[in-house]
Amino acid sequence: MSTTDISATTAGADTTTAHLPQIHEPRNPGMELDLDIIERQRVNTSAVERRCATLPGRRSVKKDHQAAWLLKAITMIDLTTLAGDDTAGRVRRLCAKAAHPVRADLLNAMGMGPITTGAVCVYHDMVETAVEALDGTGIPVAAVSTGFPAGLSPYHLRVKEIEESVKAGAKEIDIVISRRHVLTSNWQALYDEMREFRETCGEAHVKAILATGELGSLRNVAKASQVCMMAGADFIKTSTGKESINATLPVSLVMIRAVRDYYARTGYRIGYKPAGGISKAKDALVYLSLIKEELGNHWLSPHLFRFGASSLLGDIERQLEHHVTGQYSASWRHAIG
Ligand SMILES: O=C[C@H](O)COP(=O)(O)O
Repeated sequence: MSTTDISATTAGADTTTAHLPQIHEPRNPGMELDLDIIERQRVNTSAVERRCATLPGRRSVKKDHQAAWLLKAITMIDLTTLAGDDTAGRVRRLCAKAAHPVRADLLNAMGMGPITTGAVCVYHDMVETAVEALDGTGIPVAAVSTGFPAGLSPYHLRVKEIEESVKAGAKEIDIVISRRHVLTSNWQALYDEMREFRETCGEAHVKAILATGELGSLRNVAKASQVCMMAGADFIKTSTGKESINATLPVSLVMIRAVRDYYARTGYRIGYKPAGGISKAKDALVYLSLIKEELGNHWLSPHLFRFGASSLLGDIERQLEHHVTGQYSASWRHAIG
């Protein structure tokens, strides 16, 4: 077994801060809805596609640097189970995995101390189980809310669901927006809904799921991103994982640039969460390099970036095992995560 010590790489190259305390940002208070800004949003689709096409084909980070980036990626995963057949047992196993995402012998071989995932993400019904299972780990529970994934349950019940999840101990609430407000350009309705969701969350941080695969155009994605940030979203998130098209690089570029624009205008840093269909370590590396290039190192931290993923961790573990031992394990050995 290799005894490569990548802890120096991770600190020196500033590619990971897995072993450092979390930075706390001032929370986005939101602002008045500014329709001029919304109407000014433009997206040059072919330029976006050209920029994204250059990303996956590039020479990626290799060897120790790649392992460091992958460890960093783990600290930014919202380890997720959102299935109709979720049980308390499955959620407890997922929580145990979130607390110990990489085998201790592999971490030792890389000169790394313990790490955890960014959060565990579940339906409301499983919040209490997850909170109990994660007690003492410092890992927050994120609850998907507001009639996830369609967001079409009666409005008062969507608000109530947030209240219940916060009461059950969720520290992060992933709300879904009403897609129809975007498709009918009813920005005031989207703003009002998001504002109330944010207020109902109280101290819990709110991630706004745009369900970008159902918004019709990249311009709508840009507009909806701005409206949600103006209404106080702490994070903007691409997808529920249940749409027919989930996280993509073009959508990510548009949302990341909306985040950059909002920061330039207000001084508040909003987090970004691509979610749905991200299951390969190499895809995670592409997302991280996009964030680094467009937003800078500051965003490469769990308080500003998360992957919403149910199976990414398993592939990252396989790559790390290969890095340390030179051998790939079968994917069934990493069934959880
Ligand atoms: O928010 C998280 C997504 O639902 C996870 O999607 P996934 O199962 O495709 O990784």
